[in-house]
Amino acid sequence: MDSAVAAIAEWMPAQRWYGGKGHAPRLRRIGEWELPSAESGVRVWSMLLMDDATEPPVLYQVPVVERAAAAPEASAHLIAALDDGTHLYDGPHDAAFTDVLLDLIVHERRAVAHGATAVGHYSGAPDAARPGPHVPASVLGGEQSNTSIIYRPDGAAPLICKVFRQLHHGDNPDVTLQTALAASGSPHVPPSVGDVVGEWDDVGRPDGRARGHLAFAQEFLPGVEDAWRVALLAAAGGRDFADDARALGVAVAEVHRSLGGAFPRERASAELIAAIDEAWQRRLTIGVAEVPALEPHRAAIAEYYARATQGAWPQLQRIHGDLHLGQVILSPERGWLLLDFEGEPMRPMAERRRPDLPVRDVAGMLRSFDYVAGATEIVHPERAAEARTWAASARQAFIDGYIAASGTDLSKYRDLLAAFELDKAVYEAIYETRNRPDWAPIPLRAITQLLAAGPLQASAP
Ligand SMILES: Nc1ncnc2c1ncn2[C@@H]1O[C@H](COP(=O)(O)OP(=O)(O)O)[C@@H](O)[C@H]1O
Ligand SMILES: O=P(O)(O)O[C@H]1O[C@H](CO)[C@@H](O[C@H]2O[C@H](CO)[C@@H](O)[C@H](O)[C@H]2O)[C@H](O)[C@H]1O
Repeated sequence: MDSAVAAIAEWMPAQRWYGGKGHAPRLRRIGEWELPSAESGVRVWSMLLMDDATEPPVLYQVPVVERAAAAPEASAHLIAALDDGTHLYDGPHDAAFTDVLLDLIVHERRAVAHGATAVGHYSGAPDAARPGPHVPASVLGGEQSNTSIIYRPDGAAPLICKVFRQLHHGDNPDVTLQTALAASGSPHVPPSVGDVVGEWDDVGRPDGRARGHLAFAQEFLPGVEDAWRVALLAAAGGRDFADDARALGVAVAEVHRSLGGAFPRERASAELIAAIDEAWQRRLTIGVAEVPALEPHRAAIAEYYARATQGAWPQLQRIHGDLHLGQVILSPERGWLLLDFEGEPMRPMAERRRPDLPVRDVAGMLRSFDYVAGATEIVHPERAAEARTWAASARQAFIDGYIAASGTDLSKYRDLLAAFELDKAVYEAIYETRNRPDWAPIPLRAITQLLAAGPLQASAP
């Protein structure tokens, strides 16, 4: 292993986007792409590193700025000082990287390839003024699976560029779905600006090369908090959320309609139903192995899945795939916008790209209202009853808004909705056990309640 890769392997486990928590990374260099920097003594490149410590192995993108001498002002983002005197910095925090990344996208440039390629595409309005060569940039704070850079060009709307950390062969739905929605005129996603597509060696592919998205840029709406935080404050302060939840139900229905028009729909064939059932079962098996408290519920959950496979199924189509309050924002001027169409990070990418059932998104949001109640209760146990009432009202209003705008009779699909709510809660139980064990009781209690409500009442819309 060369010294840069060894240094990155030591630095990586502390990064939020590193998915192999509990493992020491075992990194293999797959390739890198380089962008010419105007600064002397500076190299800007993005490394593609395979982590073989997890099963399956995961391919990470790690942009770095290599400087011949230390840059004291950037010391907080130093990855390592190497024996040969060069210093490696975390690219998204360094203007040498952020400037050339934006330039790559807005001027549709091609990076210098060292085993991996990168090509920029511009999808913004053709007549829009493109940002200049130096734009103030900063990394979006908070806990994220990817790294997002906010650009604030002088006199123009700010932009956000998400650098994907885990790479996959094939289109990333975050890019394709949002770009298609924006192009169709949907008011429920921020306008797209562009993306970066890469290519790298992959022995598992027929032609030995994989292709996928490396980054995605869109307009950034400043000063708007994600709805998870807004909803938590509303629940804690006893502020009713029903009107906002109803409008959110309408927005989700409209996004489903736009996606249904922009991408092919599919009939729910026996094969597709079997594939979804298999994904439910697979997740349940992982859940029982990782979360012992799920074992007593295994058989009852499996019964719900069996019942759902036999009931009514609507057509399949593209959906958001990981809808929860942390993925939506309410802009005072533009209403509800949906973000982050990448799908559930723990689900294989090939599955996330397939047509799916819109009720998966409905179930995700319903679970999120319950999460607000659960999280409120953890912090303010004395407000438990109010928080539950708050969540029940938000839930009903969201369903009402969704039904009104979609025309879908959700009661026809209540077994399916119940199965997706259970499946999401199982996912959350795994996610929380891995990342925030104190929160595991939130989905575990929901599972008990969904099962206790009985098959037909579990999700009564
Ligand atoms: N276009 C945008 N405008 C305003 N805020 C945004 C925008 N895109 C993302 N955000 C904020 O960044 C957070 C993380 O973005 P997200 O796309 O969910 O990233 P990740 O894939 O890393 O989870 C969102 O919850 C939202 O608060
Ligand atoms: O990183 P992502 O945004 O793709 O989503 C993952 O992390 C989420 C937690 O940040 C997790 O969502 C769960 O917690 C949310 C509040 O923090 C809550 O609104 C969601 O309903 C709940 O599922 C999500 O499941 C996971 O994929």
